[in-house]
Amino acid sequence: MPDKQDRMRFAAEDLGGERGGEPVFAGVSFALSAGEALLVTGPNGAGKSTLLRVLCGLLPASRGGVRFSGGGDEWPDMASACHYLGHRNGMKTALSVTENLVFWQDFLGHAHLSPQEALEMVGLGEIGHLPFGYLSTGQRRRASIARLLVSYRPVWLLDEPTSGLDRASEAQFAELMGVHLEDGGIIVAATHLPLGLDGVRELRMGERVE
Ligand SMILES: Nc1ncnc2c1ncn2[C@@H]1O[C@H](COP(=O)(O)OP(=O)(O)OP(=O)(O)O)[C@@H](O)[C@H]1O
Repeated sequence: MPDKQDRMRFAAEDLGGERGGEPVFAGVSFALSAGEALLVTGPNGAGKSTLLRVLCGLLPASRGGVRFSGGGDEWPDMASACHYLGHRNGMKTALSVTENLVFWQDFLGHAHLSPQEALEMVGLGEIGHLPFGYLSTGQRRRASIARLLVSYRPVWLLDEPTSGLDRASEAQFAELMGVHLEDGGIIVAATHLPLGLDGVRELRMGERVE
């Protein structure tokens, strides 16, 4: 388990984002330290997914900036420090669940749990040998959550992470997020559902910016 990154800080300053040349959000600011989480809420189309993609560098900011500091030599910048779990699961349907996780562990580096251990943490310990394409919607999401565990990255950016999960899996995931925060991680999660985390801050995004 990595040491606490006590001085780690992740901030957005007057951030703006656009899609197709149209502004989607503006004036988003927050600052998170090790062990803190932010829930991003708001109606459909408010820009939650767009914000997450800007935060992890998949989309450019139209104004303002994202700052990440305190990650030391291991995580010098946001690209190296964050896990991004988008709407899509990012797994190859023809490869087995374990093969997918081995791929991601090699790709992302900073090996943490083994694929088998990670699958056990999400209640899928018996099905690592199955092709990912055979899994149910909820099982696919849980296997994707296991990706967060095979490589350690301090910042988790999660887009509707519990979509498709049953109650028991939601509770299990809340526990995993709690452990990540206790270890000094940072979480930003876009969600329509309470994620079972206590004392987290909320960023409520409005309707589309005109
Ligand atoms: N590639 C694109 N080109 C143009 N507009 C886009 C593109 N992708 C998204 N949009 C628009 O940007 C706006 C914000 O979309 P976004 O997916 O960020 O919202 P959201 O808050 O995550 O919504 P939801 O709760 O439905 O997931 C929407 O009006 C959407 O139609």
